[in-house]
Amino acid sequence: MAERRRDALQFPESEREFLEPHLPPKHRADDNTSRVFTTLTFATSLDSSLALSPGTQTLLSGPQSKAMTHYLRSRHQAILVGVGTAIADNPSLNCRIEGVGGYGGDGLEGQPRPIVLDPNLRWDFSSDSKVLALAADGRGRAPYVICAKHPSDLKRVLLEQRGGKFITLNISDTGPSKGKLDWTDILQALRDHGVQSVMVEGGGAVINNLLQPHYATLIDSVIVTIAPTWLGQGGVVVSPPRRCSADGTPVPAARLRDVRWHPFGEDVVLCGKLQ
Ligand SMILES: NC(=O)C1=CN([C@@H]2O[C@H](COP(=O)(O)OP(=O)(O)OC[C@H]3O[C@@H](n4cnc5c(N)ncnc54)[C@H](OP(=O)(O)O)[C@@H]3O)[C@@H](O)[C@H]2O)C=CC1
Ligand SMILES: Nc1nc(O)c(N)c(N[C@@H]2O[C@H](COP(=O)(O)O)[C@@H](O)[C@H]2O)n1
Repeated sequence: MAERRRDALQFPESEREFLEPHLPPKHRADDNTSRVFTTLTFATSLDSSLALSPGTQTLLSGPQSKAMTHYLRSRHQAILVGVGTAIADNPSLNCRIEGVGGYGGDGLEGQPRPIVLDPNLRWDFSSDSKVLALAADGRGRAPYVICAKHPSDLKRVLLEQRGGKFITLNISDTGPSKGKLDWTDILQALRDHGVQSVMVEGGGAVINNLLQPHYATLIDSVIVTIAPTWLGQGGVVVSPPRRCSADGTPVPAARLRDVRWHPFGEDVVLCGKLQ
């Protein structure tokens, strides 16, 4: 067993039971299922904001719900964000629960693969970017960057040296992701690269795109942390495109079923499935 780290997070066994029905099954090496178990998870304010303004990182989760998110990270093989989040947050995208690889555990056991959707190669990462520095330090995996352009050799070599890679897909020319990367293609590419479960963390553009009815069958689980604060107008808001019935009357864009709520400190965590 590797050395215990003081910054490792604790998430009690007693809290794990509540999450279990909403998590991917524990993976087996011989599992040949063709689907990627997909969890949509994020932290929001009472006014549905992820951040105070585009391009800034905002702490919403308290210590207990933050530990819950890190436990979720330990239970998925990958964690996906859009390039807006990669640029704004310089995120770690690793798991810091005590006992996973790099945090008291061996190797990279329990560390998810970071996935960044960056069709236009806007993320100017370097060896100092947190996610790459953690990979070099054995406390996380290097990212897979899903793009639609040819990356420079410099960036490609840097990623590959740390164990990451670029995955190139076509931009969608039809449907609800026209002009963007399409979720069916993204999830198929992850499956082709050995990923059996992914948690989609954000940010706003990614979540609002994924929450469209066209993709409802791709999402297995939704886990949302709600923090007791209003961030105010001008934030990065979760609000998927409006839907209307055949006669033009607005109807809800999406709704959850089989919902369960659980308090974590001052936050509440909501788990459910898309109808
Ligand atoms: N509270 C929380 O839990 C979280 C908060 N955040 C916050 O969210 C903010 C970032 O959100 P936002 O600015 O909306 O950026 P996103 O992280 O959602 O990234 C959006 C970009 O991803 C690319 N992309 C590729 N495919 C798709 C697709 N199918 N749908 C949507 N986007 C796609 C596009 O790049 P291109 O424009 O090049 O085509 C798009 O502009 C930050 O402030 C961050 O702190 C982020 C995650 C979680
Ligand atoms: N669960 C949660 N709560 C918050 O308050 C947040 N701001 C986020 N953001 C997401 O977590 C990433 C940052 O954490 P790491 O540096 O990777 O540990 C950030 O990029 C968002 O994806 N999440």
